[in-house]
Amino acid sequence: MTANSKYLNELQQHGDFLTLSRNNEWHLAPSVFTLSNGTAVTIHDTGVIEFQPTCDTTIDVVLSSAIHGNETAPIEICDELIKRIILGDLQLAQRVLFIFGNPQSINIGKRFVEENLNRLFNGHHTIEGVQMNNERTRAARLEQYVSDFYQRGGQHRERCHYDLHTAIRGSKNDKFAVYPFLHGKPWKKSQLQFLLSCGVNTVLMMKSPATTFSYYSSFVHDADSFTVELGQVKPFGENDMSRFAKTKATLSALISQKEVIYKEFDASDFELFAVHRSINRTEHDFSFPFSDNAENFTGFSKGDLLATDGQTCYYADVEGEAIIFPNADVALGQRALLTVIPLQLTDNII
Ligand SMILES: O=C(O)CCC(=O)N[C@@H](CCC(=O)O)C(=O)O
Ligand SMILES: [Zn+2]
Repeated sequence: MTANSKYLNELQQHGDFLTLSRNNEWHLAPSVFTLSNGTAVTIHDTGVIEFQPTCDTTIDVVLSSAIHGNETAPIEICDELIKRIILGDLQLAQRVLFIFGNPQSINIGKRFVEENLNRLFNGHHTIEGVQMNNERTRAARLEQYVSDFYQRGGQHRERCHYDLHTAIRGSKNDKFAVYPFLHGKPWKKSQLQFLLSCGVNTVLMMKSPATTFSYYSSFVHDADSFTVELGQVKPFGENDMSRFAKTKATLSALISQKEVIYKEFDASDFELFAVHRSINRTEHDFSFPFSDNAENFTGFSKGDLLATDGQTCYYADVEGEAIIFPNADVALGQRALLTVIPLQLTDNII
């Protein structure tokens, strides 16, 4: 038995694509097999597995996790879905591509190995004069896998991509999503209804392009795409999985049903925020005046100090300006803080 057929046998018996990916940190030879219910399974690479059921489908779904390796709850959710599909417990009604973004960073229990993968999409992996590394190569490949997946599905189908994360800090609004900048296109109520069903009632509307995975699939492939933050980072084994029951049930319904009926849209179900500004770290000497325990969505009074970057002080310029993803430890030139302000729904939503 070749090594290839041995791992395929094991995968078909146990459905454990996560372990297979972790055992092959940066590369796994492609292979295909068919489940007893007819679903075609294609392993494109380590961490990248596609399922194509035999029935007619309408939505091409990408579910990614481990873009940051220490964000374990989303990895556990996707691991469970993949196992249920391979073992025949979950019959698919839609095409699905699962991605574990950075298997080596899962193994070392860190956000990334050399470089933050979620700052390398939309072409930022390949820059003249900048040395490639494993994460840059991986970002380029992941873009290609997503691109090929949507292309094989064809035009004029629904495309969605939920890039699942957990936040470093606790959050006043425990689960929230980032809606990438849509360049003037309208936001979609149906997507907010889906998020609500996942237990996510808080959404941040970005107002500029980004180098994130979700912005890439939204901008390049016109997918309904979100970064979804499902709570706070915890090591494997320490997640209270009951907190993700709604997310799991909704994702499971999305991929296994022809159509899912969500609660009717009601703006009062949501807390929406507009991103007010993004503060980058440009100096080694960068700090926040608040403690490491300050939660995402903590609001500040107009005039309060928000961050100090070398000689530059940033003050809240709007009453209630709230902090998201403060991280003084990012590489120079990268985003160290987003701030948000409440958003009233306009008519730019369909
Ligand atoms: O908690 C944090 O500081 C980071 C959590 C995280 O990984 N968030 C994503 C958000 C991506 C986006 O803006 O769409 C990230 O920082 O990459
Ligand atoms: Zn993350």
